[in-house]
Amino acid sequence: MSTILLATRNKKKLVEMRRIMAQATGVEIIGLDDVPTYDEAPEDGATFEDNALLKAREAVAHTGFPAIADDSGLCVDAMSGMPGIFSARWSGRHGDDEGNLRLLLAQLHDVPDERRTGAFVCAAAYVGADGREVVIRDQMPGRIIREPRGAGGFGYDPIFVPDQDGAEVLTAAELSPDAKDRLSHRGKAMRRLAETLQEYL
Ligand SMILES: O=P(O)(O)OP(=O)(O)OP(=O)(O)OC[C@H]1O[C@@H](n2cnc3c(O)ncnc32)[C@H](O)[C@@H]1O
Ligand SMILES: [Mg+2]
Repeated sequence: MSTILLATRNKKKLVEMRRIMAQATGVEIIGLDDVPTYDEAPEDGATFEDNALLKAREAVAHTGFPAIADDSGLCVDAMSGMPGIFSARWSGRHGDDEGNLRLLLAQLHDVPDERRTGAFVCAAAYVGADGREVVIRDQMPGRIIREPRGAGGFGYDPIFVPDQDGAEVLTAAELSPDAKDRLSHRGKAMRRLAETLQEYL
C-alpha cells in the first residue's frame, strides 16, 4: 500500500484533508508531524494552483514521499476576488482567523446583501516521488453574512453561508463535518484528485 503525505501546517485544514482522503482512498495517510521538520518557502505564487504545487513539490523534495497540498481561500465578488490567495494573512498576521474575518466584515460593511456573494476556492495538488503532477481546482459558492455564527470548521466559515438547495441558511461553521465535506471546495477538489490518482495510488 502506498503512503501519501498531506503537506499542510494548518491543523484544522489537516483534519479535513485527512477525513476526505480517508473516505476517498485506501492509501496510508501521514502529516508533516510524521516527518522531520523542514523550513517552508514563502507561498509566493500568483494563483491557488501555483501555491498548491509549490507546497507539494517542496514536501516531496524534503521527504521523498508523494505529497498532496491544498491552497485555498475566500474570493469575494465585491472585492474583485480578494482576499483570495491572501486569505490566511488578510489582517497581517498569518492564521489569525478571528482578525481576518473581522477585517473582512468591516471592509464589507456598506456592501448590500444582494452583492455579498463569493466562493471558497481550493486547488488540490499531488506531486509524486517520480515527479508526476496533478492539480485540480474546485469551489463552494455562497454569501458573506454580517455576524459570525457557529463553532465548527475554521477560518472564515462562521461568516460564510454556502448555497444549498432548499431553505438552508447555515454557515459553514454550523454544518456537520460530513455536510461541510460534501459541499466544500476542499471536499470537491480532493475527491476529484483522488479519482484522477486512482490508477496509480
Ligand atoms: O498553507 P497551509 O500550510 O496549508 O495552511 P494555511 O492555513 O496557510 O492555508 P492556505 O495558505 O491555503 O490559506 C488558506 C486560508 O483560507 C481560508 N480558508 C481556506 N479554506 C477554508 C475553509 O474551508 N473554511 C474557512 N476558511 C478557509 C483560511 O483563512 C485559511 O487560513
Ligand atoms: Mg499557507
